[in-house]
Amino acid sequence: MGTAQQSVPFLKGHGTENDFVIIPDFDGRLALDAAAVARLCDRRAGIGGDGLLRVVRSAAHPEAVALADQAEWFMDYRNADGSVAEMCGNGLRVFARYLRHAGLAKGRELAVATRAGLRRARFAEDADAGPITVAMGRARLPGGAAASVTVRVGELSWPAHQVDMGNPHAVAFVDDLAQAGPLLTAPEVRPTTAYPHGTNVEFVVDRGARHVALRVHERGSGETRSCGTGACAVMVAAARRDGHDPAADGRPVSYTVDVPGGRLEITEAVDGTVTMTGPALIVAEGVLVPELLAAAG
Ligand SMILES: N[C@@H](CCC[C@H](N)C(=O)O)C(=O)O
Repeated sequence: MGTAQQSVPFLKGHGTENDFVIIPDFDGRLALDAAAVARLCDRRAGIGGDGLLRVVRSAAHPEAVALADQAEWFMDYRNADGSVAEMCGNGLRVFARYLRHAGLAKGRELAVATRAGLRRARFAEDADAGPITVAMGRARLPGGAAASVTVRVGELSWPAHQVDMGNPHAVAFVDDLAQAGPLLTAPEVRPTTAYPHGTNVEFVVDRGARHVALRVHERGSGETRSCGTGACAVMVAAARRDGHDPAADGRPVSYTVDVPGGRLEITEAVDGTVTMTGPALIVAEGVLVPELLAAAG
């Protein structure tokens, strides 16, 4: 262990067990390349996480400076392999919890800049520990409401729905979540042209009326215990399958979405906005040794 030349604080948090390394870097000074992120997210040699949330002032980040007058903070999200993703729903709740924990979010409402645009978080009455509701924007269905792609795992394949929640998803309704197997590698999705930048894949079963459960294989992170954008994509795909379309029906629709790490409540409003409510916890705080950030050698 080397001598700390630079003290870099970190926190660890999760939302329905989708876990994140949180790096406060308010002025965007850290050189956080893909290799450094992968080292930090490594569960044996690093802190461990499904992804990383860098907390940067919007004004200090070129990808967020245009939103600086609407949101003080930019959620710079990275997957565990170091790749950049547009959006992270569980991460957004954890990001909001961090800002509250750090005394940087005072009211009940908070705007956050993300690569997918401006997003809003709302704290419960118990703002320090209660569930957090995040407005996730509108779902886009690039292939229409019908299944437009195919997901394959081994010998099994399913028709799947393309849903964009700022980031890409392929949603397959299956008979049994075990059919997806151990999910140690990414499911095959065809045609590959449907997802030029890769995709997250959700496997979904019904649990009851407007109640589903999922497993997810995340682009850049592997199978995780939860995916917020994935749960929202699943909710919209299930709603359309079940004949609900709030814009056409003139009333919102809500689903309960169970994930391996917990439960999320998701609503699609008449204007198409999808909101997701779920837990977000900070579980640890510490200081990084500089070797984790800088490559050895
Ligand atoms: N776990 C996240 C999604 C993170 C990004 C995803 N792996 C991607 O590459 O698009 C969530 O809670 O939404």
